[in-house]
Amino acid sequence: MQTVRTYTAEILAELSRTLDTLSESEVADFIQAIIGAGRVFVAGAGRSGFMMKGFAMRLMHLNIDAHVVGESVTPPFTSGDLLIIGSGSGETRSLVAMAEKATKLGGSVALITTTPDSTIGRLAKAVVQIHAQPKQGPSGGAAMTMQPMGSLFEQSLLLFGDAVVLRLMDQQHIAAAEMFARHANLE
Ligand SMILES: O=C([C@H](O)CO)[C@H](O)[C@H](O)COP(=O)(O)O
Repeated sequence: MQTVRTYTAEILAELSRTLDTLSESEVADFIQAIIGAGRVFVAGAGRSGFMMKGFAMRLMHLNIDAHVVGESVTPPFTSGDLLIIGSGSGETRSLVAMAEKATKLGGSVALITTTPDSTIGRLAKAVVQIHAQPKQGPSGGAAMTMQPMGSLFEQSLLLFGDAVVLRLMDQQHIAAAEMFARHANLE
């Protein structure tokens, strides 16, 4: 049995290996989709959903009109809006239905996933592949992990989102202090 410290070191090595394989052109298309959108809606199920909520908060801090699908105060999705889905499998049923509806409404879909060749991947106009194991089981290469299920994907999703936020801060000359001024003050 390893110690928690050696496990965390192995997790960090896995994350570094996985995120090192991100495609710059996929990321550029993803960022362009955000910048060009009317409003941005984010969605994900389970642990993937937790990571997407964190990303939505930072988009709001960046002054992007961002919403989390399913909240009681979420406005309707309309033409010109962007739905960003974080889904390792790209096959989670509720998210497939959401992606189909967003497309029907005249908006577009961006997907962050381990599985670009999935139902949501085929609907999406921007797909960022994260080379991590799908939640059902092992795969090879940079996707190799000692962690259970979709953990490597879900951690990568959080770090990917934070890296995109840094890129947007650079591109749009937004300082952390400006973002903090938009943070909730009734906590
Ligand atoms: O919560 C999850 C599970 O713990 C897998 O590690 C998944 O994020 C959830 O089941 C959603 O799955 P995907 O849409 O395939 O990311």
